[in-house]
Amino acid sequence: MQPNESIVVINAGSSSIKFSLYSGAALELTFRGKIENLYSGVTHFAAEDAQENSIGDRRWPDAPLDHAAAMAYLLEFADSHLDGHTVVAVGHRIVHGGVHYSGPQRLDAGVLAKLEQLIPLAPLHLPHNLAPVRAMMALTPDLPQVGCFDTAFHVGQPAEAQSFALPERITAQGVRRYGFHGLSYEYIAASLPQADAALAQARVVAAHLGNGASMCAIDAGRSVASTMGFTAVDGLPMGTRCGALDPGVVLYLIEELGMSVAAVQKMLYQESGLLGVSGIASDMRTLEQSSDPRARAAIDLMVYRIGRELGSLTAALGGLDALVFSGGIGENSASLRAAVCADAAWLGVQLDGVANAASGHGLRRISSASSRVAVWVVPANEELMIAQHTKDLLEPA
Ligand SMILES: Nc1ncnc2c1ncn2[C@@H]1O[C@H](COP(=O)(O)OP(=O)(O)O)[C@@H](O)[C@H]1O
Ligand SMILES: CC(=O)OP(=O)(O)O
Ligand SMILES: [Mg+2]
Repeated sequence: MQPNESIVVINAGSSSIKFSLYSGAALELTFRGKIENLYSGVTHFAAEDAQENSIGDRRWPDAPLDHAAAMAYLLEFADSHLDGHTVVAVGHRIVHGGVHYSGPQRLDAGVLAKLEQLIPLAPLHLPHNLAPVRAMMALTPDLPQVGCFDTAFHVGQPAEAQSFALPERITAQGVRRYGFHGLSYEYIAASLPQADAALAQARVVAAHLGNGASMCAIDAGRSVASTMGFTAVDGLPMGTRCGALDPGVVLYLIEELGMSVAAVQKMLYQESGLLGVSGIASDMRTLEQSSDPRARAAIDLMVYRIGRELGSLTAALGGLDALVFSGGIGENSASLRAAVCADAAWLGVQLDGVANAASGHGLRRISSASSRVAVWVVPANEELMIAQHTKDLLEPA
């Protein structure tokens, strides 16, 4: 890639779209931004240049935007801020690759049709991942688009980590554990050895705690187990998703409480988790600022479940050398990190209270010098992984 050639990265989540522009052979960040609170609250757009200077800020107080309106706004913004750069490709985060896609993939109408079949497996994400691809295809049919899958990093997990104890004929239809947030974990696995070379061979549990939340056991850079399974509703309680649930509960809701399948889906994905338990909000900042005991109960349940999963993932690794926090909550909530680490003292985790509370950003170690387990904060950067995969696919070495 020439210095003035750029890759646009689109990371469309359930209630937000993040976008970035990377330029030149070194994929230097040119600008990035985020449009959040789609569908509810006050939609907010903010963008900054590589030096973190604001280059755009706008709110929609009258009515929130949907994904389509947000994408239209972003495209217009990007177009007017290209500053002499030419867009040579678009890279997308695609949450589910199913059994077909285990690596970055050039997107065309055939691939899109296959991915559409996976929508029931990621109803909160896939429709929003695919809509911008289709829109761009119509707008600029010759511009290469690449899909990078959240499931790909987990593809090499041991067979038992991927299996449900279901009849073989069901497993054969692809009903198995996939794992998600793979682009985030791949970035963490690549970044840690740059901070401490010994971590290249380490047994690491990484916690990506954002609106969606999961944990991953990483052994010498490879995923060996994850809390998310067939869908991104498994594992930890999240902003609005319930996390791991006895499947008997689903049967009870349908058979005994007479709920429709659509109502159960809505409840498990959009009305549970921090929002459901607190009855107040899905947003961790709001809950931490609340004095309502239900807000405390929701946070306590999340901390408890993180601790349980940490024990389980440590067992999958046969021990623990490092614990990593990432995602909006993991990066910013010192109190949640402190609570998780206090519960994990039995594993040899000792936090440095001052380092944990310091308002740094960037990759940093927050454990005490004598801690048997190193604790790190690694800011999520799914976008950089997408840009790299997109470039590598279009310009093989
Ligand atoms: N300073 C903060 N303290 C506590 N939680 C925070 C802070 N900043 C962001 N968060 C939380 O991070 C979550 C959003 O994480 P993020 O990774 O941005 O979400 P998404 O999965 O949509 O990308 C929200 O629950 C938000 O409240
Ligand atoms: C997979 C997933 O849960 O993604 P997000 O955190 O963007 O909701
Ligand atoms: Mg996220």
